[in-house]
Amino acid sequence: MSDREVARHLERIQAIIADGALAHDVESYISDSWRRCVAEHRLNPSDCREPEVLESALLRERRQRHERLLSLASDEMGSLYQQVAGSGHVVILTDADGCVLDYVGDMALERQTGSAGLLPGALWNERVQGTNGMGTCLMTGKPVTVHHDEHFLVRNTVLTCSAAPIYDPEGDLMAVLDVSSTASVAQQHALSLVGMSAQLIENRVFHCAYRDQYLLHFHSRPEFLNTLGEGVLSFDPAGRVLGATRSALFQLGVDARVTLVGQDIAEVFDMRLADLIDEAARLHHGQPIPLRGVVDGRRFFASLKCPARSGSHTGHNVRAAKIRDAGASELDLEQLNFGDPRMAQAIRQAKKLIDRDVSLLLSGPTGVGKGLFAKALHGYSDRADKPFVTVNCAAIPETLIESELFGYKAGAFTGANRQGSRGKIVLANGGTLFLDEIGDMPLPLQARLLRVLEEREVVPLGADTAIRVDLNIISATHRDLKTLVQCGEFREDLYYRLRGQALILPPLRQRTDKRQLIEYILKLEQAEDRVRLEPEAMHLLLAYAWPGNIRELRNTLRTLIALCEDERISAADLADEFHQETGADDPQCADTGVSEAQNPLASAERAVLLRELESMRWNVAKVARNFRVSRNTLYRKMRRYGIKPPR
Ligand SMILES: Nc1ncnc2c1ncn2[C@@H]1O[C@H](COP(=O)(O)OP(=O)(O)OP(=O)(O)O)[C@@H](O)[C@H]1O
Repeated sequence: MSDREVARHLERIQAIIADGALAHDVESYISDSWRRCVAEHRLNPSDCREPEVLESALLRERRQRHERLLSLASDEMGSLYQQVAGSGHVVILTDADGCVLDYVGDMALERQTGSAGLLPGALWNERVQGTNGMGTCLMTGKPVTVHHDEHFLVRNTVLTCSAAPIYDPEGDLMAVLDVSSTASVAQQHALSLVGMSAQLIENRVFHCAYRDQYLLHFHSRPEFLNTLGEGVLSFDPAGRVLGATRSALFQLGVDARVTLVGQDIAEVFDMRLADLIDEAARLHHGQPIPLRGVVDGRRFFASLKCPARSGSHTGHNVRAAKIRDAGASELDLEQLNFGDPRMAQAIRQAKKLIDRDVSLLLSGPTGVGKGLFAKALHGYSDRADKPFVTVNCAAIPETLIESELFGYKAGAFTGANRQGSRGKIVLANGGTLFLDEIGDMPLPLQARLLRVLEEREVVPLGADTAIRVDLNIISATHRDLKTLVQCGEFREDLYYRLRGQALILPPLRQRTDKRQLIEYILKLEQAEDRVRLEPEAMHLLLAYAWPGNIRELRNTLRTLIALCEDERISAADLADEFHQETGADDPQCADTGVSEAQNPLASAERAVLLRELESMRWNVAKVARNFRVSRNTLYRKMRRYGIKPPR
């Protein structure tokens, strides 16, 4: 800001604070916040002190405290970032004090925003940073957007922030999800996207908190079960309500959680718990249970999820009552197929082999749903009520993979946890170990993994006795493992050990059930089933090459829904790449991401990446560390931009 602009900024704030009549110039949450900044926080708009940042030990301690939230939010943050990426944004998660716990950054923007204080450990509550997206969202408990000169402190006016609250299962504000960018970048739909992502994270936290309890998913219309709009109630084996999601309160027309918590489920719906359980077992899998609200007799449709341990207690088959999680994170195997013959074959084979001690290798390009498939397969298997443990071989730094997988004994090395660690293989004992991005497993560890698979025992680091394990192994890769074997980058013996049977998931552009999938995901991404695709828009979506597959499809539809103003998505609403010759059937075109190359921001990112990779002599792990992204993400970007290491 120039001196003149600064002076004008100060004058405007003073005028609006002094004269309530002028306050219509800005939203009331902005003028209220400015008042707090002056009267309560005693801040000066031109204060240019460095932002407060916690020391690394304190930040580590906070991150540990919020470990579960961080792991539940990480996918959603990545996904949100992909939707706003390319236009210079960072996605940030803060705790209830406004401390930045995690962020996914736009490489080109990182330096600029870093200087604005958008760093892990930085405090963004209003007391320290004045009016800003995260701090003002924490104060109001509501989603807010704060545009550049709506920030109180001059030094923050370079930013535009959209932030939404995340509430814990007790209804207390636990975190804020925020998208920030430099002010010149338009962010019209960011608030809707942030709001939806925050809601998804909140739902995940709820499910995680009550995973050992009964969960009743319900909506007044059956097709909205398993979408963001469904309500979820958790209750104990006596039928007493323990918790309710925000959508549940909305669906039931209840203002506060306390009204519901402690009530018997039969006081909320016209059915006792025992009858609900019988009904879930009696109905055909996937068929919703019809219910009525006790207070107003409104009709609802529901599905019941029983705690894993309840199988013997209630005497009914838990698998029959298993339902899908909102956001498709726990789809049933059959729900992954909408008629495509290759998907149908993969599902058929997987079902036959999963309980036969055959290792399955899922292959297919990024975003086709390998992770979802593995999880659904575990849910189908005899081990469904045992752990499903994912190891992302590309996302764990090489130095940590060994302890992460095999665990370590107490005091095995300096810096190790005092109690030792069990390692993911032991954690998966009895259940399924999912080795994602197995093609990125470092060679020395491949030998150790092979030994575990052959001998079915693990020796944790620093220990001398082995622990016996019994598990199903599913691995996945987007890389051609056979070629890696030929280049000496992957052990042949491990390849054959993991590939008991290879299951190939087709790229989206080749699926024959694309239309059904698009329609399904359009519903999945809406709280209300209002938004429709016009035929021409559907035609363009069907013709597009989808280099990012279902992940890209979900992100695209989510963005279109958020932007949609009249409940119809027309061809004109689609971005330029959908109107170009897509070469949908030309795999070459899809794999190199031709449309990316025409986007100036994408080509700038490509150039930055290439320069960094060259200067680091193509050490992908190092470059990923420098950019604070996972190797997985970096590989994805390289593939998207057609960047290949020199031979
Ligand atoms: N059938 C489906 N219905 C709804 N969403 C789906 C479906 N299949 C995949 N998705 C969504 O697409 C995204 C990508 O899925 P997933 O992570 O399983 O793909 P992947 O092939 O493992 O990708 P990568 O190789 O990049 O890890 C996720 O958000 C997932 O929820």
